[in-house]
Amino acid sequence: MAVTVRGRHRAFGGQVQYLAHASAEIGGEMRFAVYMPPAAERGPVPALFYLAGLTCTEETVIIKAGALRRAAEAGIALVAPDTSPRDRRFPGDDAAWDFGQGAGFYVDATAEPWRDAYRMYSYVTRELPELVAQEFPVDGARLGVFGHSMGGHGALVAGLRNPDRFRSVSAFAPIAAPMHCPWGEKAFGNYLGPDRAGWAAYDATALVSAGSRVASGILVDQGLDDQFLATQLHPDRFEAACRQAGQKLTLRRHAGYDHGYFFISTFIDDHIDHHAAVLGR
Ligand SMILES: N[C@@H](CCC(=O)N[C@@H](CS)C(=O)NCC(=O)O)C(=O)O
Repeated sequence: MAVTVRGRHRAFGGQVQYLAHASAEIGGEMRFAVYMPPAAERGPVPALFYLAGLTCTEETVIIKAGALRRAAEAGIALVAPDTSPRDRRFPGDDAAWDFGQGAGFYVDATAEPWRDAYRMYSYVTRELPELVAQEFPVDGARLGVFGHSMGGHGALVAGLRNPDRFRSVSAFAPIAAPMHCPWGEKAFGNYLGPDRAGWAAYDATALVSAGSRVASGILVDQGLDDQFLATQLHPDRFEAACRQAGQKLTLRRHAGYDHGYFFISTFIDDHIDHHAAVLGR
């Protein structure tokens, strides 16, 4: 088997597995988690990829989001990759929490030295979906993608650029215009180099303006007490681009909620239902 099982846990009649495999894109070991619902015992199920935010790992959504009960009820698998290479190391990759380890930003790096391993875009849009469809009872034609913050950015970009692969898309507090915020400028400047023309392929707002579309519509939830809202996230820019381009978007703003997993766990069922409604057909 191409995948090593590091842990297995029964949950809501299904099973959480913590896994590792040798990634060709990353050139080293990558870790990911899978939740298979009870329905997977009877045949292939749709799968929902969750891309986590800065400092997170493949365990975060499984432990903190409260997603498993609804995934079990909906008969939908969850797949959660780690947020960066860990096996391959580079000088300075642990100097900051918003770049390097735990902060792969779901791009294929083109700048030295990161280009050798930081290929998270290809990893989450191609290698991991293909591996999961091969190794688990997952219907590779019924995949969705969602995520949080850096992973919300990753989910929007993965969905907008790969409509044939990911049929449903949603995000919690995404970095919605990364070319225009400090996190994005730092990550893209280092992973992609100073030429901003190359950044637009990884900016959800720029992609919508340039014609990319998610046919099933996009769901975004945003807390209004999010400590990163004013400086980093820019949902208003994404909303304006979607309105101008005719991209269907449901952007819900929630008074009092911050950036963390209490916010995510409050609305996670709505996201799973959004994906199940598209992927169940
Ligand atoms: N370490 C940062 C916070 C990083 C952060 O908030 N990360 C978000 C994603 S962008 C997260 O989900 N953290 C993990 C958690 O809340 O469990 C800080 O000190 O301000």
